[in-house]
Amino acid sequence: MRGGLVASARLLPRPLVRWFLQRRAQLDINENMLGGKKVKIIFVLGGPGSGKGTQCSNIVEHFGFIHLSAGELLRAEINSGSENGTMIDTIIKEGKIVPSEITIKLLQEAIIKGGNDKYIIDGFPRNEENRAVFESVQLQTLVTYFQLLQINISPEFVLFFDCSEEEMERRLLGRNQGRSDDNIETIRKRFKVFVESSLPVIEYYESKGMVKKIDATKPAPEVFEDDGKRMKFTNGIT
Ligand SMILES: Nc1ncnc2c1ncn2[C@@H]1O[C@H](COP(=O)(O)OP(=O)(O)OP(=O)(O)O)[C@@H](O)[C@H]1O
Ligand SMILES: O=c1ccn([C@@H]2O[C@H](COP(=O)(O)O)[C@@H](O)[C@H]2O)c(=O)[nH]1
Ligand SMILES: [Mg+2]
Repeated sequence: MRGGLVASARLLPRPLVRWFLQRRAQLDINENMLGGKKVKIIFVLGGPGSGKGTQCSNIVEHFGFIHLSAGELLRAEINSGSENGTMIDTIIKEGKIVPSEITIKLLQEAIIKGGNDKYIIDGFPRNEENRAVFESVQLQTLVTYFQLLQINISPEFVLFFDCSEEEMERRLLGRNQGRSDDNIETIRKRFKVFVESSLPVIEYYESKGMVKKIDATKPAPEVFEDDGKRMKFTNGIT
């Protein structure tokens, strides 16, 4: 689409092209804007099996967010038969982290397709590189023929689902959803990757005062009771 846009721009009168470029520069100033609305993003982080997906469903139901699970997007990419599918499949079975550009492209496409202004992103960023690249890469979306928005996306805050490994392991072994990584070997590898690579991301956001810690060891309805209340009190995003 962008190639077509550049080709068409050559046929336009110069003052119009100048106006378009000025307009684009103005729009660049408004960070996090999608279709004129500020895009609000919450990251949901926590160990494997801490209940992120379960509670995100509640958040969607009660607060109208679009839920994007990075893991689900990657699994959909495998099932779509994409050229990266085999590589992603191998990485997931090893409990490792998929290269940032792949996951970020999938998330950006889903954000644009979603057309909403409130997203809850679950299971991402998985490491410091994921975080830095996601926050630095500009999301481009064509709002109208003359409005190409450049969006820098950063989260409003981060929900951290804190749960013991013992409880997470018990949940994952009982999940029974046919996931290739829900076996004891991969689960142990995922715990190690979480501690080594994902906890530093949570610590980074903590140092910026952006983390809301949730006690995720409790039964699911109780977690939502607390989580729900915290959500209502947080940044006015309801
Ligand atoms: N608070 C809870 N108490 C007991 N079981 C729970 C709780 N929350 C979720 N579960 C169950 O634990 C399993 C894992 O939950 P869920 O899929 O939501 O975790 P997750 O954090 O998204 O995991 P992953 O990172 O592997 O995707 C599911 O079978 C779910 O029903
Ligand atoms: O940003 C991401 C998210 C996920 N992965 C890989 O997918 C699996 C499963 O993710 P869940 O969030 O548990 O569904 C994870 O272990 C990683 O291998 C990723 O690489 N990057
Ligand atoms: Mg999940």
